[in-house]
Amino acid sequence: MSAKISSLTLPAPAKLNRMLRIVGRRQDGYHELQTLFQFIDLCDYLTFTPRADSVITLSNALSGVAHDDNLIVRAAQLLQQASGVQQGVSVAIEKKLPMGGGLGGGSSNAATTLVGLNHLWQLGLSKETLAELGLTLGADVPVFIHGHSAWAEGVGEKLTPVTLDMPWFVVIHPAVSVSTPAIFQDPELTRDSLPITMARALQGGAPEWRNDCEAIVRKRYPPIAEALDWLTQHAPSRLTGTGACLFAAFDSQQAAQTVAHMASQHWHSWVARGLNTSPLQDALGR
Ligand SMILES: C[C@@](CO)(OP(=O)(O)O)[C@H](O)COP(=O)(O)OP(=O)(O)OC[C@H]1O[C@@H](n2ccc(N)nc2=O)[C@H](O)[C@@H]1O
Ligand SMILES: Nc1ncnc2c1ncn2[C@@H]1O[C@H](COP(=O)(O)OP(=O)(O)O)[C@@H](O)[C@H]1O
Repeated sequence: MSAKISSLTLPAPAKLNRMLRIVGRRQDGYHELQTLFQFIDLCDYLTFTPRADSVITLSNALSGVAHDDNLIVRAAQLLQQASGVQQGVSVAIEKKLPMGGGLGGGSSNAATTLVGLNHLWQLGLSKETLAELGLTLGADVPVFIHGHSAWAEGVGEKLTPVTLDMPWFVVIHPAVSVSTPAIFQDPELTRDSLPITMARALQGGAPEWRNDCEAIVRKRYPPIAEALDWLTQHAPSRLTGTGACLFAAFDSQQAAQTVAHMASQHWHSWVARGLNTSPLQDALGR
């Protein structure tokens, strides 16, 4: 029998949507996307300590998120139900990623919980099974489970691993909260972009590397438009997901730091490296 693990700390990285096209709408209201996901080395950290009883606890609450709505709790409950495991877990969260910022922090927390508890509870479920479970929690969860930069279609769950350049990004968080459902429900949203091939997308550059949510987000949230206009003076800039965060790529860490330093006079900002494998994969050694 393998040894029991005492506790496990794992990263939950952020993602950027390097580009995002909306190519249709399904009957259930969800939108068909084409997007390139890339991880960055900006992470939340989750520490899992197993419990002999079946209780799931969080040692720190997230502001504005009820315990039972927390994606960490929902992911742990889902895994208990799917596997029939009798154990529980205590989870401590070190939150670095802004919530509702388009960096996918909630989805990433859910993915790290599924992957981490599969390991801790020694369930032996495949990544495919974990990704299927994760998709029921959010459209972005599967990419965090598979852990590689990806070309995504469908609602974000049809994933093809790709290798992208690894620039240094300046990421800015204008102090506004964007409602993802409200953006997707906006009648003026561009939702009929022509689908492109993955090969075409990987060539990069304008006009394909745009984000179809940007026009609506700019209109509804002037502070985001202002930040995009500011960052565009330094390098081509885009929203990630439905925002509020936006980013631009730089060739060197120093160039990114120079721009981030200026940005920090107005907004919360970070310098982060683009990655092709998730820090979660690296932490688990596969
Ligand atoms: C748009 C993206 C792109 O990466 O990014 P975010 O800005 O949220 O990070 C995601 O696909 C978001 O994924 P996620 O945040 O997990 O979305 P979900 O919880 O599944 O859905 C939130 C709401 O957004 C709408 N929605 C979401 C995804 C999608 N492909 N079509 C949609 O219409 C639906 O109204 C849904 O009720
Ligand atoms: N563990 C969690 N971390 C972050 N957000 C969470 C979590 N659990 C639930 N949420 C909810 O999910 C929403 C979306 O979070 P997040 O994934 O960070 O943003 P986005 O989808 O814009 O990238 C948050 O506004 C919050 O209400």
